[in-house]
Amino acid sequence: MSGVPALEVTGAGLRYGRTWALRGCFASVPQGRVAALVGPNGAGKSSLMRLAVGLRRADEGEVRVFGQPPRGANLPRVAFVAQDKPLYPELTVAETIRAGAGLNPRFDVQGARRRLDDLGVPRRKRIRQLSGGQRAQVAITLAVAKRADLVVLDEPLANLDPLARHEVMEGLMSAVAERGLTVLLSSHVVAELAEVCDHLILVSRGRVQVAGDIEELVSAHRLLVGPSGTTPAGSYDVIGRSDTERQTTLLARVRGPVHDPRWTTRELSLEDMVLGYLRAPEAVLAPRPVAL
Ligand SMILES: Nc1ncnc2c1ncn2[C@@H]1O[C@H](COP(=O)(O)OP(=O)(O)OP(=O)(O)O)[C@@H](O)[C@H]1O
Repeated sequence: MSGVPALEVTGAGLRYGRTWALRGCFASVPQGRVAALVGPNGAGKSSLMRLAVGLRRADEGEVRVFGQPPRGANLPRVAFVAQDKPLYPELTVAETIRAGAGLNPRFDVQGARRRLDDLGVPRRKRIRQLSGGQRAQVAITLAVAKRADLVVLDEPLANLDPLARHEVMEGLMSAVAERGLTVLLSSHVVAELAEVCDHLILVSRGRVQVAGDIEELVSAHRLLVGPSGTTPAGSYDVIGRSDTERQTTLLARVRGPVHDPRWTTRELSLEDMVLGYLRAPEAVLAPRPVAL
């Protein structure tokens, strides 16, 4: 079954009342990947997560998790950590773990305790006494201990300082390595995602604008810099451009070599690529169904 994507979104749309929050979205996340879900405020990231975890059903198209709709018997395979990391503030960490175990017979109590001990989260403390980073670690630990195969995290790094962000990501990566999880996490901190994520879903204005393997996506793009008023020879699509009096910079998806002695070609970072697409909302690079 490993060929079945952990998450497959096929032409999916979601509306609140009469207003569509998502329309015609396509994306596919293979199993074992750590996928970054990025996009501006209000783009539709949380809505896409709600579809993935079965909190909402698609109003058009289809969403499948490990080949099945995210409901019924398939639902225990998915864990969701909402943006506000809902935990009971008056419970201690130890009581929180026991409560998790009471709610879910598959809950890995020993694993959860070990994980929090390794992360230095004191089990005797009440949730309200923990730092934001420690609370995030507890919430993620509960999700992992559910023995879910797909863990969906809505902005796990929000409100955390850089060190706490790093520790949360490290904790998450150790869980991925131990359990072979697939992770879908939304974030606004694109530069930090490049270290840990290998898959990208960029949502913008209610649709998936870019989706795919990060390495493949980044290596397919270049910054081309040359004299203004000229165009380099070669095979590429221009995603965005910026001009000064003397030079033009193109963000391009290259399809072959770009040969022009007056132009230099630079590799770009994930953040450069994401920003380039966000500035060019009409440029779409996401999987689409093969025409029947
Ligand atoms: N419960 C709701 N009822 C009505 N409209 C909603 C609801 N939830 C979200 N929306 C709308 O749907 C659109 C997408 O919102 P969503 O929360 O999915 O975006 P987001 O990308 O997660 O944003 P952010 O980065 O700010 O969290 C927005 O226009 C938002 O106002």
